[in-house]
Amino acid sequence: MSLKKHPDYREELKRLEDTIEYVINAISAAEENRRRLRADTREAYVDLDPLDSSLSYVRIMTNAKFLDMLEKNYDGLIRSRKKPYFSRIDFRSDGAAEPEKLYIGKMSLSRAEDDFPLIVDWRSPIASVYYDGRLGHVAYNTPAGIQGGELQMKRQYTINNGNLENILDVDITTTDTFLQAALGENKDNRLKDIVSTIQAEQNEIIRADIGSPLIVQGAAGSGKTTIALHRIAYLIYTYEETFDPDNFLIIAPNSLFLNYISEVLPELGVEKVRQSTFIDLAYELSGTSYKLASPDEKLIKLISHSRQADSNELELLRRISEFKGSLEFKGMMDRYVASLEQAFIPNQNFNLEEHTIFTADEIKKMFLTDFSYLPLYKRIPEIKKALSNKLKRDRASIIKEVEDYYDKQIERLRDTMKPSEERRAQAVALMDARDGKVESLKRTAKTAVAKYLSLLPRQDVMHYYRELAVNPENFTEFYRGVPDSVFVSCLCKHNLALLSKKTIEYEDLTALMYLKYKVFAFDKNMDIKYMIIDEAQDFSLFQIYALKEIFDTELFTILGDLAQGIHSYRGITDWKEVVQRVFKRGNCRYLTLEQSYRTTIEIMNAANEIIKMSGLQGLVPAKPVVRHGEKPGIYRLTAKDKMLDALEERLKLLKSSRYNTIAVICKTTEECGRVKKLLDKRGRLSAKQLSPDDISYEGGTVIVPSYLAKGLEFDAVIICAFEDDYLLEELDLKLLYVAMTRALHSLDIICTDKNMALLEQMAEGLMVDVVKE
Ligand SMILES: Nc1ncnc2c1ncn2[C@@H]1O[C@H](COP(=O)(O)OP(=O)(O)OP(=O)(O)O)[C@@H](O)[C@H]1O
Repeated sequence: MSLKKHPDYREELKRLEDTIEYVINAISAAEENRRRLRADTREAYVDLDPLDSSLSYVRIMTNAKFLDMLEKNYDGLIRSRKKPYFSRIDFRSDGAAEPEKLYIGKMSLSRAEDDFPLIVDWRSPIASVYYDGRLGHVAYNTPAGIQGGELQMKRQYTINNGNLENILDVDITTTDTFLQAALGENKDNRLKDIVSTIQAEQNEIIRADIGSPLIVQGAAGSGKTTIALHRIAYLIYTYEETFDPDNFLIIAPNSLFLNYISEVLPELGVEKVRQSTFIDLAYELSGTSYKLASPDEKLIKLISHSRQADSNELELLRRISEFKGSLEFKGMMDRYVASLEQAFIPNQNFNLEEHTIFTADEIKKMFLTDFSYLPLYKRIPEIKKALSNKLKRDRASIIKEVEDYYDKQIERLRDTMKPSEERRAQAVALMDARDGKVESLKRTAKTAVAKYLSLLPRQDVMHYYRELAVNPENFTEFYRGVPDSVFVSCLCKHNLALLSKKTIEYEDLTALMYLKYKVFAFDKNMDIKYMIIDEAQDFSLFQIYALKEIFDTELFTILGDLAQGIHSYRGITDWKEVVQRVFKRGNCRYLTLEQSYRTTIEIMNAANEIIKMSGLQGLVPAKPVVRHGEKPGIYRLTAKDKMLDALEERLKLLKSSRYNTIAVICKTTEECGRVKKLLDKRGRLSAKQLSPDDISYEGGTVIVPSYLAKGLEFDAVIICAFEDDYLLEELDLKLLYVAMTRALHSLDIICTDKNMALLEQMAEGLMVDVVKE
């Protein structure tokens, strides 16, 4: 139906114009308020009385608070001016006579005079029925309990720049045209919000109860990253009183990815949420200055297996990663820290000369019991305080005791000797001895505490880690169970080789962060209350455990896809382990997303076939939303020149069509370099090569290794396998799956017959042989 023929067109147009007018007036009022508050603040500064500044100070602080609130609202108003809402629901609450017409947008706005809701925030409880509810009787959660009612209408609007472009009524038979349109669009270089098309299964995750750690296993393109960001916006809105935005921390795989997601939260009106890569966070918290061996080095070695002669070395590297990511290693560290704790206080009393102020056992008790809630080094100031206080108290009585002792001697002298030169000399000697002793006690008291504390260890985190990680005896002492001595010896040598060069590997970061927390405490308090880990399939159990421990919270949203677990050698192969071993028993919630929104049916079907080939248990194939495109094309060629011709031709075609973002994905960085060099040599097409150091992708054509493309998406993808082989092995299949599922609309593979031999195993008809030579 054309827009103007819609029966409610006039009414809706008027509603939109009225709302926009109200928004514009609200913007002007906010600007006026801002001017007034700023002028008042300037005045308050002028009036600031150096002797009694309390009134002006309160004025300045209050203004700052109002300004802050105003700015937050102001940004939302500016955004709403162009598109105040995207949908409407007509909802009649149980018991009410009439339905309410509620217009849902990215913020809430009520008319000042009568509190009439002009826009209802998408995060408000009632808006949930827009995402969840079919027409008819529905229910939604409110803080006061479940509210039922009748959803009489669901209407969607296309509004651009304040213009009403479409109205669509959603009934039981309508497929989600809005969603189809959103998915069919080309993407630029940043992820976008999806408030108007959130699906019911996604809504459940966004609004899931805050109290339980939430684990989401979601297929490639199922919206995990997007939903994680919407969940944060929802939680901040719903628990405004409990959380500040900077209590949330998002951990993402790399800076490129952080840049890619950087627009979603501001677009949802949320600022100041903390974001970091695990590497940056671990460096900041552990304070180590050791260099990180390239974080992907191990993966690259494993990927390049076909050219690696020594498979034993690869197996060892795999085992080392697995061990360092395990909770067994964490347990070993706990026992190691416990041994440091036991040996921390020397077997020496704290004395003031010959007087014992505290016995060694008493100090040990304080250290091991009274202050046991603190990390070891944080207990030193407490011990210092205790020693100083007791010394201060005892010093006076000790001195008094000494003085009394000598005074008694002198008195006895007087009682037992007649006045004489001899008696006088002895008395003077006693007096001198007394004064000397008192003086000495006073002097010793000044340095006694420092002297005692100097007996305590003073090391840094690297010292302890080194001590633990390079000595095989530690594995006998602290490892529970019988360690494999050959493995332990190789592991210690591996660690020694790294640490001697003042280098660490990715897996050491968790251990260092954990050790720093247990032994020293962190230098700064980040006050993180809620953690969101994206691409969590690449984490180890120890990594998640350590984050939970050090931030002292079970409030987690963990999202990942085991089918994309190219770092699974680090640990997580099954979410059950996280559910059962990391969090409190029975506390975790586990949800899955099977629907994939990114790519076409044709591309998803081909990619699913790759996962089937892996034979990995428990991986559910993704279900694409109904959106068709061309079947992926394969170019099987033998001559390098011809492969390059095909690549150039395909790129030219894709560039001339509507695609904004195109990726040439290779298995390794080396292969990326080769392709880039060949393209540059011909000089007909330019493409930037992305590396792990890149912090942003600005669109256009890029050449990128598969492991770095994880999490990103492109309108068109060309997978190039010029020299690298993809074998029928778990890691290669996962890398290929990741590469294939990055494509939104178009996918091609350019390869030799040999290096993509695994494609022979695919079911017929899923891909098109464009060229076969
Ligand atoms: N409900 C939705 N409406 C519109 N677009 C959606 C919806 N859900 C997801 N998408 C789109 O699907 C694409 C994939 O989303 P996202 O990157 O969040 O998925 P993912 O599960 O994190 O993917 P991967 O694991 O493959 O990296 C994005 O373009 C996103 O905008």
